[in-house]
Amino acid sequence: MAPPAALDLMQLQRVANFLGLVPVPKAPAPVRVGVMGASQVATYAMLWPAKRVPEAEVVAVAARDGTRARDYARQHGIARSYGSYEALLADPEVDAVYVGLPNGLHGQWAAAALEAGKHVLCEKPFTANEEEAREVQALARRKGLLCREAFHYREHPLAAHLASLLGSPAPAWLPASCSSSSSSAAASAKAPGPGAAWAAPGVKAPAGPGAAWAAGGGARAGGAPGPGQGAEAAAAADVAEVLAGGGALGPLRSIHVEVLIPKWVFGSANIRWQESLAGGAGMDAGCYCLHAIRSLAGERPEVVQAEATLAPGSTVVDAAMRGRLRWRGSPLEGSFAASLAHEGLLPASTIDVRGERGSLRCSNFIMPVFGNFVQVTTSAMQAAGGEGKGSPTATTTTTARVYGPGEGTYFHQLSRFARDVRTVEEARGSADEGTLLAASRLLEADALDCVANMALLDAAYRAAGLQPRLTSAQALAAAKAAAKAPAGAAVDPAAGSGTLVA
Ligand SMILES: NC(=O)C1=CN([C@@H]2O[C@H](COP(=O)(O)OP(=O)(O)OC[C@H]3O[C@@H](n4cnc5c(N)ncnc54)[C@H](OP(=O)(O)O)[C@@H]3O)[C@@H](O)[C@H]2O)C=CC1
Ligand SMILES: O=C1OC[C@@H](O)[C@H](O)[C@H]1O
Repeated sequence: MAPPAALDLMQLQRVANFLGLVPVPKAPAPVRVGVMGASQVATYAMLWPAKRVPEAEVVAVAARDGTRARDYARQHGIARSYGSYEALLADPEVDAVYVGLPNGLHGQWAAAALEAGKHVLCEKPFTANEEEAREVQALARRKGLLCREAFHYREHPLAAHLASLLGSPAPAWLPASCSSSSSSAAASAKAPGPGAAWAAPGVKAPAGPGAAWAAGGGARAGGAPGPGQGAEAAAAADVAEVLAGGGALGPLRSIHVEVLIPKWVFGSANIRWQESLAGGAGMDAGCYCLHAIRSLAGERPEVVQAEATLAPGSTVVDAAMRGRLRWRGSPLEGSFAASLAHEGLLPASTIDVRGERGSLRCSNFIMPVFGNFVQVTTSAMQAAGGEGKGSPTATTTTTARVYGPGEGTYFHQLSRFARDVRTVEEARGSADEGTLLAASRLLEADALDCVANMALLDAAYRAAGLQPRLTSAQALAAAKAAAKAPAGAAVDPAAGSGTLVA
């Protein structure tokens, strides 16, 4: 164990890295990123990490107000600024766009960026609903452009560490390895895979279902079908793999994920409370819970039950949501809790897992750069009844902190995004089968993941007695229709009763 002073220095280093205070030189021809929205989230999710990612550079920013865009560009040393998002998209020297806008506008502007030939990194939740996610991803496939949801937490070594402990199957967002024997396929097999950055030093990636994820890409273990090889078969294989229990906890029995934001954090004018911007706790915090559950425990759970607490004065926007999940034909149970009205003082994001041979608790899985712990308690089993069976004899608890090698989630997110944009760009005009396959698998992996998460989120809203969120354009149209409709007529398709639990 390092002495406290050394720990403090390491933590200082991590925070300095997070803030982009120690810039690194740019690689030749970095991916040129344009930022939509002169916002705080763009500062810490894109501008600060870009200072430390050699393969990416923020070259332009757009805001609805040109003066604000200019001020923001000056403050952050960005070369060009625009007073409209359209103008940013018309910039031929922008390769990729970061969409950091309110939820109800994600799909619209991600689609506009794709139409303009730009790759997209879009904030979570990917779109307002599943239907919109399908449309945007179909467009990305047609255009041959990367379109990724910004689930930054998954890029950190902590996520790989958890997956390796649990023996998680390779998640949908991790493309299957390129098995072509062409020269560039062989080269890409030697190069670090999409997830290479995840493998934390000192974290031993075990053999077993989670190994592919933890080891950073590579082949899907156990011969599980990859994306495009039959989603149903893949789902069944995922659950079978988890239950086969290659992980430290043995076969998994339950996974609970919560993301709780204290009520003091977002004032009443915040976008998260606005129906017309696809607000709500499920959208904001629940999307993380569902994504983490899907990634760690296996694809395609179903929502069994959900309940929402509506925001004061709203029949649509949820201040909190909780729900239960199941996987067909499996004893594994899932549950989640998402809140924007948490009574606690500090935000909390926690993963709790129980298996036949132990339990795991992980704190702060969203922002591990600021500190987290992973506590694993396992029981040795009596030999009687066969190996690994019988009653528990001894209990061991280990606690580890997995901060990673000094960079935060957003650094890892931008690094992988830039690398994958390069892969997709290389495939453009290439006749090399391996290069084309690698790019195609990247696009497919993002498409599957985004659509699956939005589908589950929609299902949670329905189970809670609410409707999937509307896009901002749909909400505007619904509001106009409501204004024209005779008194008493029900015209708002997003309205629902919810289940009032508080
Ligand atoms: N990955 C992460 O860690 C985080 C992700 N997020 C996600 O980022 C997105 C933005 O959230 P957040 O930054 O808190 O939101 P903000 O309220 O700060 O809005 C972000 C930007 O949206 C633009 N915008 C465009 N149209 C509107 C509109 N009609 N009303 C309000 N703003 C508008 C504004 O840009 P302009 O400058 O053009 O005016 C604003 O700067 C959300 O989807 C959220 O889920 C948020 C926080 C953390
Ligand atoms: O992405 C996010 O992460 C942190 C939360 O506080 C925030 O609400 C959310 O948008």
